[in-house]
Amino acid sequence: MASPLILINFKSYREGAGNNAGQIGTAAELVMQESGVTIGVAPQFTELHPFCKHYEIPVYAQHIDPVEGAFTGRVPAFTVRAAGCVGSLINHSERRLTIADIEATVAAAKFHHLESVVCTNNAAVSAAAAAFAPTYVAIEPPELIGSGISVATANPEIIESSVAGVHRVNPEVKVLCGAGIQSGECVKKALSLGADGVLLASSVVKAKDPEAVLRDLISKI
Ligand SMILES: O=C(CO)COP(=O)(O)O
Repeated sequence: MASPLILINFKSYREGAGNNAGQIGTAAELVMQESGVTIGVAPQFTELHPFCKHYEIPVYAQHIDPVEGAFTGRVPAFTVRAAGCVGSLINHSERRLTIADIEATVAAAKFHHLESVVCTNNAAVSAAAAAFAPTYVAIEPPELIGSGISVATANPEIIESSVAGVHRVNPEVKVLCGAGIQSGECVKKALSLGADGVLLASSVVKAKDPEAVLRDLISKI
């Protein structure tokens, strides 16, 4: 079985910038090399190229736009690909898109050979997103994001119903879950519910010792 994906979203946290970002990148690379578990990162936009150059870990953008040409202040998919990224989050709860934009953005990601991680807020939206055949659907109940309460224990049903709904539409699409993920126990539970990995932020990005948290996260896989 392929390694599960542990994907760390740096969001716009101050702790996700500068030296702290580097500390997280170094820790992710070390723990991935030692454990063989895939640890991806989604740093802030200005860090994408340096991260891709310095670390042997999969790097994702937090958002891409399906545009090219005379558009100012956007993030074209091809720029992210040229920076060395492997993929992008799409439709994060803090960066919502219309359904038409999600479709166009997944298509742009595919065109530029980027993985697409479409975030969703419930099982119905998870199944709808699967119709666009992204690489991953990532179910994250918004009310649990940043709460420190794990989706795997607070709402296991939403993971199971998302996995079932996504696979009914397209069995090739992998499913991540996120919101409040903070320990190896959460990751183990998420995988046992059918997820292919987890998407998380605050427990690693805001940690005093991100390496220790990463080690704990992969400890029960
Ligand atoms: O939104 C998230 C990851 O994209 C989840 O955030 P937390 O891990 O901080 O709950």
